[in-house]
Amino acid sequence: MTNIVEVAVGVILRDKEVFLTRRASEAHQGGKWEFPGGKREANESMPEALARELQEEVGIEVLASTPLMQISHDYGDKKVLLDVNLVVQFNNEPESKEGLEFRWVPINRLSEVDFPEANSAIVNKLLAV
Ligand SMILES: Nc1nc2c([nH]c(=O)n2[C@@H]2O[C@H](COP(=O)(O)OP(=O)(O)OP(=O)(O)O)[C@@H](O)[C@H]2O)c(=O)[nH]1
Ligand SMILES: [Mg+2]
Repeated sequence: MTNIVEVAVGVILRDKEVFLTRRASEAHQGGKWEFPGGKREANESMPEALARELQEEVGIEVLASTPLMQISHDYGDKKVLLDVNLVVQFNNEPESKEGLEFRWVPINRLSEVDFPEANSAIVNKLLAV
């Protein structure tokens, strides 16, 4: 299996805190905390996928985002390419439209959070900013 899943990921940032949701227990990497986002569909650009996923999952309208980094990771059962974007301007208060747990976490506490393996590069980058 050489198929790589492309994922648009949004780091929603406000007052040095980021917005996290908790993955459903039955999902890939279930029970771990994540930055909201999801798979790019064939007809979409990455920015379009980001806007759609953040609207669907957390109910915000992205007004401004900047690319942070791309991460390739092989989970063994799945290969992902995470396209990670800082979301600094948005409409509406983020929540989980899917009934998942969510919380705001200060950037300087991100190393304490139980994330999927691929996310350690994101955390390191955010801590360095
Ligand atoms: N959204 C998101 N996915 C991540 C992160 N880190 C990470 O390794 N992933 C992986 O990227 C993939 C993206 O998946 P997703 O499950 O959110 O995709 P989706 O929203 O389109 O879900 P669906 O499969 O229910 O349609 C999963 O395999 C997930 O484990 C992260 O911080 N946020
Ligand atoms: Mg998702």
